Amino acid sequence: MDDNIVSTDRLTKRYGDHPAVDQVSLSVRRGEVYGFLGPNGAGKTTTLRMLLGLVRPTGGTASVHGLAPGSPDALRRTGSLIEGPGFFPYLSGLENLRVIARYRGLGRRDADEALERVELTSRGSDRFRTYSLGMKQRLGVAAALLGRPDLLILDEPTNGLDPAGMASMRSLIQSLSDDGQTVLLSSHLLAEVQQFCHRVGVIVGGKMAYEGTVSELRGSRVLRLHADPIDRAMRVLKGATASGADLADDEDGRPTLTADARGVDIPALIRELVAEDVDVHSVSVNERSLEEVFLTMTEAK
Ligand SMILES: Nc1ncnc2c1ncn2[C@@H]1O[C@H](COP(=O)(O)OP(=O)(O)OP(=O)(O)O)[C@@H](O)[C@H]1O
Repeated sequence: MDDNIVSTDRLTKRYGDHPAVDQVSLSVRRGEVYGFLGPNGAGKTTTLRMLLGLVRPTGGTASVHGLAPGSPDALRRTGSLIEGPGFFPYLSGLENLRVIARYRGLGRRDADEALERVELTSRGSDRFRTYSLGMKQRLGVAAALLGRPDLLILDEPTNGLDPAGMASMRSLIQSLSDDGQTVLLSSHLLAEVQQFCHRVGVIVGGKMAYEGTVSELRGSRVLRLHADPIDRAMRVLKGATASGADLADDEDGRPTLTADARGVDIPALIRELVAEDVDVHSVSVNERSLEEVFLTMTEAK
C-alpha cells in the first residue's frame, strides 16, 4: 500500500509569467505531521489550495489519497482550514459546527465530538464573536475535523495568535498527531513548528528548497569556542577538525570560533588548547536552530 497520503510531482501554478509554485514535488506520509514552511509569498497557500482542488495547476501532478485533488472522494477524506473559516458571529461555537455538520450530512453528535476534541465544550454555547482568535482558530480545526477525515490541511493555523493561543494550538496538533491523525500544515514560524513536525518541506520563491526530517535539515552539530588568544585557538581548532573553522562575533559581540563538531575529540581539543597556553572560556556543541538554517536557505536564494 502506498503510504503517501499526499504526493505531488513538479506541481506548478503560474499567474501570467509569474510562477507562484514552481515544480514542487512533496510527499506527506500517513500518520505524520508535515510542516510546509516558507516565508510570506513563497507559495504555500497556493500549493495547499491546489491540493484541495480550489486552484487548478498549470503544470505537474498531485494526488490526495491516491485520487485527483478536489474529487468528491478526496474531499470527503480531507478536512481543511484555509484562510479563516466562515462562521456566523451571532451563533454559538456549537451552533456553527451543527450548521456545518448538517450541511455535510452529519449529525449533532459529530459536532459535539469535534467541539470536545478541540477542548471548547465549556465555551460551546457562547457566541462566536466573543471568542479569542485562538478559540476561533480551534473552532476552525473542529470544523475541519467533522466527518473524521484521514487528512487535515491547515494553512498557518498559528498565524496571529498570542503565545498562549500558539501553545494551545500546538498542543492540539500534538494530541491529534498522538491519535494518528495525518496533518499537513503551513507556517512561516519555524521555531514553533520544529517542535512537533515529523518532517518538513521548505518552499522559497515557489521552489522546494528542502524536504526531510528536522534533524536532517539542521545538519551537523556545531562546536562553539570562546578562547584567548583567539588566533592561537583558531590554529589548534583547525588542527582538530577535518572541515576547518570559522571566526565571527556571536550575538553578544564576542569573537567566537565555530567548527563542524563531527569527529572532534573535545577533551583532547581542550588539553591541546591548554598545552598551547590558550585560555578556554567556554566550549559548547549545539545543533543549529531551525531558524538559522532557514535564514541561510532563504538568503541563499
Ligand atoms: N490569484 C492570484 N493571482 C496572482 N498572483 C497570485 C495569486 N495568488 C497568489 N499569487 C502570488 O503567488 C505567490 C505565492 O502566494 P501564496 O499566497 O501561495 O504564498 P504563501 O507562501 O502562502 O504566502 P503567505 O504566507 O503570505 O500566505 C505570491 O507572489 C502571490 O502574490
